[in-house]
This record gives sequence, C-alpha cells and structure tokens, in this order.
Amino acid sequence: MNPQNLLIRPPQTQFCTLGCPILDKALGGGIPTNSITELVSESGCGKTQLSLQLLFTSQLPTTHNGLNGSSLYLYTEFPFPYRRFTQLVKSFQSTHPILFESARDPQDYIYMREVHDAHQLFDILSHLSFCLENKATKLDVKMIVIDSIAALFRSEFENSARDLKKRCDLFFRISACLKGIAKRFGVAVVVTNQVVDLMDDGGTSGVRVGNIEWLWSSGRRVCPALGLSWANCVNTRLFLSMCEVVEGVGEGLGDDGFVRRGKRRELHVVFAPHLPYSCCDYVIRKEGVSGVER
Ligand SMILES: Nc1ncnc2c1ncn2[C@@H]1O[C@H](COP(=O)(O)OP(=O)(O)OP(=O)(O)O)[C@@H](O)[C@H]1O
Repeated sequence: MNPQNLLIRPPQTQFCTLGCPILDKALGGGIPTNSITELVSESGCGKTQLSLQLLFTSQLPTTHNGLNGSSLYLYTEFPFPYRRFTQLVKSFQSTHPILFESARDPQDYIYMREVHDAHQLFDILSHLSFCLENKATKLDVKMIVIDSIAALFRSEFENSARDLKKRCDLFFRISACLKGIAKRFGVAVVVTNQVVDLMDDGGTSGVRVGNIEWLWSSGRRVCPALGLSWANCVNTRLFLSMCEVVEGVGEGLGDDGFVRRGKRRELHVVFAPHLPYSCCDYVIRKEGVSGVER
C-alpha cells in the first residue's frame, strides 16, 4: 500500500443492515465491513439483542443489504441466551420467507463459541484467520461478534502498572488480529463493551473521546470500560443509552393518579471514520431491535 494506490483503489467497504431502515439510516447504511465497530452501554440496553440480530442480517444477500455470508458469535458471558436466539430465528424466518423457501435454516450459518479469557480469544482469532484463508474449510464468515470484550479483562488483570501494560499489549494484539481479518476477508467485526460510572473529571477516564462530551445513561455519567488504550483499538464506537420517562398518568391511587413510566432508548454515534454525530431512538422487542422516528 502506498499513497498512489490509496487514491486508485475504490473504497470497498460494504455495510451490513441492522434489519431496520431507521437504524441503518442513522448509521450511514449499517455496520461497516473491514473495521471494528464497538457497541457500548450499561447492562440492559440491548447490546446482546442487537449483536444476535446481526448474526442473521449478515446472512442476507447483498441485494437485501446483507453480507451474504455466515457469522461467528464469540460469547464471554454465560449462559448463552437461547430463548432470545430462538425468538430471533423465528422472527427472521417469517420476515424473509423468500430466502427460506429451500428450507434453509439460518442457524446452520451461525458458528458459536464460548470464550473464557483474553488469551483464548487471541488463539481463536489466530486459528480463524487460518481457517478463513484455507478454502477447504469453506468458512465463509462475514460477521464476527464478540459479546463482550470487557468481561474478558474484568478479573484477569490487577490495577498495577505491570498488569495494565500487559492488558494494553493484549488489546492491541487482539485488535490488530481482528482488523487484519476484517480487512483481508471483508468481514464486519462487532464487539460489545460495558460502561463504568465516572466518578470524577480527572484521569484518562474523564478524557473526551469522540463527539459527545459526556455519556449519560439511567441518569448516571458513564464512560466505556477498558480506558483510552482500548478506545484506540476500535474504528467506530456506538453508545446505547437509556433513561426513564413518564409515559402517562393513569387514574387511581390518590389525587395525582399513578405515573406510568417507560424507558427511552437512544443510539449515539460517539465516533466513526465515515459518520458525523447522529442519534436515533430505538425499542427492543422479541422480534429484535428497531429504530423509532422521533
Ligand atoms: N424478548 C424481548 N422482548 C422485549 N424486550 C426484551 C426482550 N429481550 C430483551 N429485551 C430487553 O432487552 C434488555 C436486555 O437486553 P440485552 O441483554 O441485549 O442488554 P445488554 O446491553 O446486552 O445487557 P448486558 O450487558 O447485561 O448483557 C432487557 O432489559 C429487556 O428490556
């Protein structure tokens, strides 16, 4: 690669639909291939639901904005959510009946593997690279999801300078391996990450990274787990937030009636090489995650 052929080569980034035109529009077409997209949020915002959804939408033909390939789901938190997964299988089959005329089962095109620590993840990715290269294995993976990356690093490393350096070294090795696979094989990589509460403005956790000055969720100021070095390992960061809202006031329970509360969920583009800041409301149903017009 040199500056000349950078100009000559047309950009070949494909986008994988999220299965909802509103979400796709907010993300400039969907999840990009050839790079790492991070979904970051507090627990319960729908990272897993959205990740599972992508395992199916990536199987769609490119005419339906999919990647026409298989997907790999590496999960680090147990147990695997089978009930939600089977709900999504049914929903995906019913919304794409033409694709399943030949009794094609979308589950046959999803590979799953549990991962217990960061070293194991690195070994799996190294082996995957070999399998994708080897035509005999016929492993046509176009979407890799790691749910969640933070869980791998939570307990293994201490807060000492030595361990932080080791941790940082692993971040860069894992992300280099993922980016290598993404670019070589035109794969979209999605990793989920958790947030931690932000207690003060000092230190690297308070450093603004991306479009949004402060990330808020459930009334708390939060920041993505794994710090600044991990922030440099991903290409795109999407933040899912939620807050409680009053949806209406019903009758009963005294003079004021009772307050009906619900959750407002938002997806924000924190940073992305191809996108400005954008924000979109979404809901989670058993059929999956979908955007809602404001
Ligand atoms: N079948 C469903 N119908 C409606 N809502 C659902 C359904 N499944 C999940 N949800 C909603 O999604 C939320 C959990 O989503 P999910 O587990 O994907 O979040 P998460 O961000 O991955 O959380 P964690 O970090 O704990 O894994 C639940 O709180 C619930 O509100």
